[in-house]
Amino acid sequence: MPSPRSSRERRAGGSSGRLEFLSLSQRGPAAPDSPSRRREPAGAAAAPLPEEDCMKLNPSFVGIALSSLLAIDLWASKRLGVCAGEGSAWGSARPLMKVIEVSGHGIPWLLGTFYGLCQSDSSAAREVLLNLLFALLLDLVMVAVVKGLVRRPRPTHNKMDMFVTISVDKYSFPSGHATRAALVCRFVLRHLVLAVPLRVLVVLWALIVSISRVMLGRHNMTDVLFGLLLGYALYGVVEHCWLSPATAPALFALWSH
Ligand SMILES: CC(C)=CCC/C(C)=C/CC/C(C)=C/COP(=O)(O)O
Repeated sequence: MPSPRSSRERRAGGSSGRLEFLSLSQRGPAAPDSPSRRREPAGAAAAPLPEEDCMKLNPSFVGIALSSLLAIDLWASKRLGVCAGEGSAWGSARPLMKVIEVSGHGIPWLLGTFYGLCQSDSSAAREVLLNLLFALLLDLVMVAVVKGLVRRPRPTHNKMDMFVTISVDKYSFPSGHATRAALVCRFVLRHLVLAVPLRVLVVLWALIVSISRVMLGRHNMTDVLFGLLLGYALYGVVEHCWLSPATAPALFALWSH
């Protein structure tokens, strides 16, 4: 690669024998025969380079740490995507993973909760199920907002053959299944009286739904981790805004038989 010499010196046809230095903070014009310079039409003023052609020379420590984390995330998520296709290492487990996927999908949870609400014959059940419905809707809205803001594309190895999706589901951050799994898990553990083995099963279900998102190739690990945190935090919001016959009498009047 030719050394970056000044254009005047090149026009003069040779080196003055003096060393030249290009500091990072005072970037001079690109070397005349560098790829970026070659793209400029003759006589044109130096136009800003397209973003993909620019290299940040002094990224901050946080920038480097974040880029490294994202690189590790992409690499590890791709390696863990062992059910991403029929031909993948664990491709034969893909149908089972897709059943797990449906178990954490919004539609069965919304329909199931609504059905339970219509069938409930105690005021305690109605209160819990109404709040679960509110939690599930809040979760859908929050995930849609964050996905729409962040717009992180799904991993390239994902096959988009998911059971009913909405427009923002082309994005992957955060995982809607992971938020729902964490939210429902906290909600059920808090508001359903269950024997210990069932409580353990609920936690296991939430973990398996979350891990299956990466194994199916639907998500990177950071999508799922953030989804779990968001779902966990959303439960706090639901508890804070808890709907009861005292706080929302009109809503409860709708469901009283
Ligand atoms: C009432 C209403 C708008 C229901 C929509 C239910 C629905 C289609 C939810 C989408 C669930 C879904 C596919 C989430 C994506 O999960 P990821 O884990 O892949 O982010």
